Amino acid sequence: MESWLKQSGAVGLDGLELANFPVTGRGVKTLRHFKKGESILTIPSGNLWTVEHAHADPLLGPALRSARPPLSVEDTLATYLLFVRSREESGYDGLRSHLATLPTSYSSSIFFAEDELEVCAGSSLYTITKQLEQSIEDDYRALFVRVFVQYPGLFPLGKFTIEDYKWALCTVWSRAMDFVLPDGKSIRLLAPFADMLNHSSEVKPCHVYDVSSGNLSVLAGKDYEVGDQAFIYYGPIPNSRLLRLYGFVVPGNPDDSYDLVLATHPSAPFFEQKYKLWVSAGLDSTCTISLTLTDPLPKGVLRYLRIQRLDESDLAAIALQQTDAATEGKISESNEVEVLRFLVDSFCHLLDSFGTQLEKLEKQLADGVFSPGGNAWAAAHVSLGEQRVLRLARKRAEELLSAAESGSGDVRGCANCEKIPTQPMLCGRCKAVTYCGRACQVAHYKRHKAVCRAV
Ligand SMILES: C[S@@+](CC[C@H](N)C(=O)[O-])C[C@H]1O[C@@H](n2cnc3c(N)ncnc32)[C@H](O)[C@@H]1O
Repeated sequence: MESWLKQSGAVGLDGLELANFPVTGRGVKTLRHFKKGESILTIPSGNLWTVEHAHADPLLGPALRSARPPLSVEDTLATYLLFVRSREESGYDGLRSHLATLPTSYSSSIFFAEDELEVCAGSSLYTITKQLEQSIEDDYRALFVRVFVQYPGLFPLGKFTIEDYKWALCTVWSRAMDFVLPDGKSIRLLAPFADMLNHSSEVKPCHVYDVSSGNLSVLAGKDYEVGDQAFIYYGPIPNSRLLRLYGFVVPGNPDDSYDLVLATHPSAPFFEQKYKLWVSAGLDSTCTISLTLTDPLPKGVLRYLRIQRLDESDLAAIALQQTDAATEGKISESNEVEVLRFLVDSFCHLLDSFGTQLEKLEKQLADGVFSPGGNAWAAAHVSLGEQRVLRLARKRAEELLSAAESGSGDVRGCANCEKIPTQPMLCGRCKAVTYCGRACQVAHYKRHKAVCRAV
């Protein structure tokens, strides 16, 4: 692979080599010193796996382009990988030399045994992995009908089985890079050799796609000494997603999150009025809001639920005021209490539905019940991460609820970001609202000034 890349004009391969490292497994070792920001590797456009190149292939291109409806980016790249893997002519030698370096199996959660997946029962990973089993089968069947059987000469079925398809999908999930282009479109590509770089959050984004040349370059994300492992940053990805797409987890991942789905059936009372309010609040009737360790109860959740729980009198009051009350703070005492009670109950319910509770998992991990790095161990970390986020969210909702129930809702929560301030700061003039700091007070001033004057 390296000689094919060098012949095509790749730069930097003499300063790097593949090597095995503890924890991350195979990765890229530096053979010389690199300063942060210095370019360490460039893979030319011609060596990349892209949708454009798949479509330009004289044999594969017509088959891909004729598919109706058109194939997704993921399916196009997966088909391209399997197609090249199945060819024997020399025109594909370069790409095939890349394929020869790829893992033959993956540790994505889609390959977990039932008892391994059971360790994270209750987590979003558990649900999504179960759903994926079905949707991968459906996608494979669709690809089979739309492409494979249409061109039996190009796609010998023995080399395009569902197991091959899963392997190709996991190759794309764990090795493809995504870039947003200046025109707002995005590109997904696989870059031979650059796909050997493992992830570290110590280096922030340091791989770039040059639109004019179409080349992929990697910069040193930090200073490297000879023999260090070079990394790239895959992004702020929670363990649930890391395990599903990449087959690994980062213990104690600071990017762990829980995707809360909020939905309302169109037959709910006053749906149309509420729908307009959701839209004016930048929401929709179905929203997925990410709860994170740093912001376990984002504003959007309360905004959504306040609108969802509006009764006739709240709606009449909002219509009269003609204000943006529904998109901003509290609507009424009763609405606020109802929303927060519902939230606390929901978080309790979500937490109860985890197969193994947080403390027990922590103990099992400490006692070495799961072999480190194994599937069950990774699943345990996913469950821990999501339960930690949900517990923080429940705590915050409980604090807001007790403040609302004692009639001191405004005193406890920051009027701007709605978080509970660690060092509350009152508005110096009206003394009626609380902020968590100067920045929130300034941000809230425009909305607060009329009320403040009135007070
Ligand atoms: C883009 S590839 C990197 C090269 C890969 N290690 C190989 O040998 O082919 C991504 C895969 O590397 C592994 N990986 C990357 N970063 C990791 C990390 N920080 N810890 C553990 N495994 C990691 C995972 O298996 C992931 O799916």
